[in-house]
Amino acid sequence: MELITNVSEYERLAKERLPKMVYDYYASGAEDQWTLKENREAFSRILFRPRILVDVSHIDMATNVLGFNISMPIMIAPSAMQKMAHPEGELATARAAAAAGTAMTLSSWATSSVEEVNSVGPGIRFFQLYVGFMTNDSGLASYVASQVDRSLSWKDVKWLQTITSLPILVKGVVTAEDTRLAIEYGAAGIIVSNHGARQLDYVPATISCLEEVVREAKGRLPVFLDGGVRRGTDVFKALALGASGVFIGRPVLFSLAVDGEAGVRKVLQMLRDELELTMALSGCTSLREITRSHVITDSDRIPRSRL
Ligand SMILES: Cc1cc2nc3c(=O)[nH]c(=O)nc-3n(C[C@H](O)[C@H](O)[C@H](O)COP(=O)(O)O)c2cc1C
Ligand SMILES: CC(C)CC(=O)C(=O)O
Repeated sequence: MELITNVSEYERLAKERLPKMVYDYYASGAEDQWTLKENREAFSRILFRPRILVDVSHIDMATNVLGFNISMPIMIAPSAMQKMAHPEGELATARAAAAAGTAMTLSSWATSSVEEVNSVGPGIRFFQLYVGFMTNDSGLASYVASQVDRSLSWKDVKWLQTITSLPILVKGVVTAEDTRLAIEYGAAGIIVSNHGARQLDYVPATISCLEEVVREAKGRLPVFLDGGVRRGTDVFKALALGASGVFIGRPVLFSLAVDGEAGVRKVLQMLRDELELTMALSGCTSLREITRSHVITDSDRIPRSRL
């Protein structure tokens, strides 16, 4: 095994190991893949305003999500068919998440059942219920499109609440308008997501939509983000812009493909270490101390006279 020093390196190694069709399915975004690139680039345009001479000898990254304690604000997004990456698929991911003390989300299109995943032992797990889908053309895309219910709407969020007492997170919110609706329809939280840039191309990067959603949410429910998170600095930026935590998608698939459970553990550990370092170098000892004033975004750079 080559020495891996950051999360993005797993993509190149996975490309070498996976059948081309599987790699392309995991890696690709919709149409021109503009949003796919932008999900990463938008993070790189956000810069830091670190504070100095803060005692950072103890850094606490623990947090609570929907009443569950997790060791860090980095969780695993649902991704379909993990056994195409590795024979242990979702079971390896579940073990890695539990070892890291964080939550994993099981996809509706998983290649392991809820019962099988639970059999690996205790862990914090969310379940994703499927809604809509569009990537570059493939047989899979047309099959899935035929399985998706296009009539799904906000009223179904209400209906879901009548059949479960579990908290419901609404994923895919990228506007203030939908934030209002998510609150009105009783969501327990929001995930700002463009589905890893696999649905509507030319939507902004999720990190660019985050503040609009956070402002509208006004602390009434937690806001999470996924899309393009590959570095601890990305996690810090999302938290500074008001996210309560982030989810990672492709890094799990690629590390699973390269090294199974150990690969996913390593991805979680690298992100954890990088977030801790970013906090230390920014002068933050707990997640609460990460504030909007620790980052500069594109919108901060527009002169006030032009707003
Ligand atoms: C190959 C692949 C499969 C996915 N499968 C699902 C899925 O079954 N359900 C779902 O809600 N999201 C799915 N997603 C979206 C992820 O949950 C997540 O929103 C996205 O991957 C985050 O972006 P990132 O990959 O840049 O971290 C999938 C993403 C990928 C790349
Ligand atoms: C089987 C698919 C619907 C899974 C998915 O959400 C995706 O590939 O983006």
